[in-house]
Amino acid sequence: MEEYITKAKTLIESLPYIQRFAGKTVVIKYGGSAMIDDDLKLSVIKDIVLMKLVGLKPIIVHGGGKEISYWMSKLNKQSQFIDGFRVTDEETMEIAEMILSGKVNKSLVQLMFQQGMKAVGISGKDGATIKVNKKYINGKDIGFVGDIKTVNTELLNVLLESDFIPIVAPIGLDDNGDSYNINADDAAGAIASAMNAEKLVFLTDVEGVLLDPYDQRSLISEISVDKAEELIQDGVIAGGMIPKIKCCINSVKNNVTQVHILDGRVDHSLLLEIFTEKGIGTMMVK
Ligand SMILES: Nc1ncnc2c1ncn2[C@@H]1O[C@H](COP(=O)(O)OP(=O)(O)O)[C@@H](O)[C@H]1O
Ligand SMILES: CC(=O)N[C@@H](CCC(=O)OP(=O)(O)O)C(=O)O
Repeated sequence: MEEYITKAKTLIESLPYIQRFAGKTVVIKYGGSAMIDDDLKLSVIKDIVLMKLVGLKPIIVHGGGKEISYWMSKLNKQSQFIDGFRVTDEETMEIAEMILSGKVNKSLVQLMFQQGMKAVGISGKDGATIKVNKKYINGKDIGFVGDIKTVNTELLNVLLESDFIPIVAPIGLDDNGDSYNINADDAAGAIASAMNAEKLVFLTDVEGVLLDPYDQRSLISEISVDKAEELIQDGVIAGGMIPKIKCCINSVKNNVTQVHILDGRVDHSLLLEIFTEKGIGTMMVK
């Protein structure tokens, strides 16, 4: 009996959150281990199904960096990253597009279908949703890597209005119509801002932002824009966490109300974050 009461309490605890978020857009950046482990993958999909069924409007923006690196190594190509961005020559661009817009994107659409949901997989190319300029890092050419210039929300809105769950691969177009590889964190951040999302959640492979990357207990639960910029300067925030944090900063500055970095290795971390009082991971505040 006790067990049932606890379950009922948990359900009731979610009520104010369901009321608060009903009809609101939530952007989920889906990447890291939660994309590779099949059980975790299904658990994330189920969390998003629940969000949709109780009236939220989820948009998934996915990564797939590990999967691209895996296929590159099969083709005897080395992966090279600068500040968390993949150096993308023409061949790498082809591989990235096949993996992101094809394999990863459609496997997520398929999983949604198996859960009885209507999902549409697009890349930033579809409907010219994501337009880019070529990105340079400290003046250095890193190939076909896009800096997002504009997000056209038309197609995303059409999909949401027709009750589809949009699933977006981080590939964009420049003015000439050439393809560009975009860091998925950048794509999620730009889409959240353009859609005036209520919430932006990054699912990743760490507990959140850590003061000491080797010590889980050093998790920072709440971080301000100023503090985050300081930690990047000091080198505490490094590698793949840099684009993530920069996106968080831009998003809170662009009025995305809540921005979180969560541990995608924890079963149902998304559900816990959205529907319970437990604040897990790192929240970015202005
Ligand atoms: N201060 C920090 N706190 C947490 N992670 C950090 C920090 N600095 C660097 N990192 C690294 O950033 C990684 C997350 O970025 P990334 O691997 O690109 O994630 P994803 O694949 O989910 O986009 C962590 O696994 C960690 O190795
Ligand atoms: C330019 C750039 O770095 N693009 C990324 C796109 C995928 C991605 O961002 O995947 P995760 O979020 O899983 O790391 C890449 O090629 O790896």
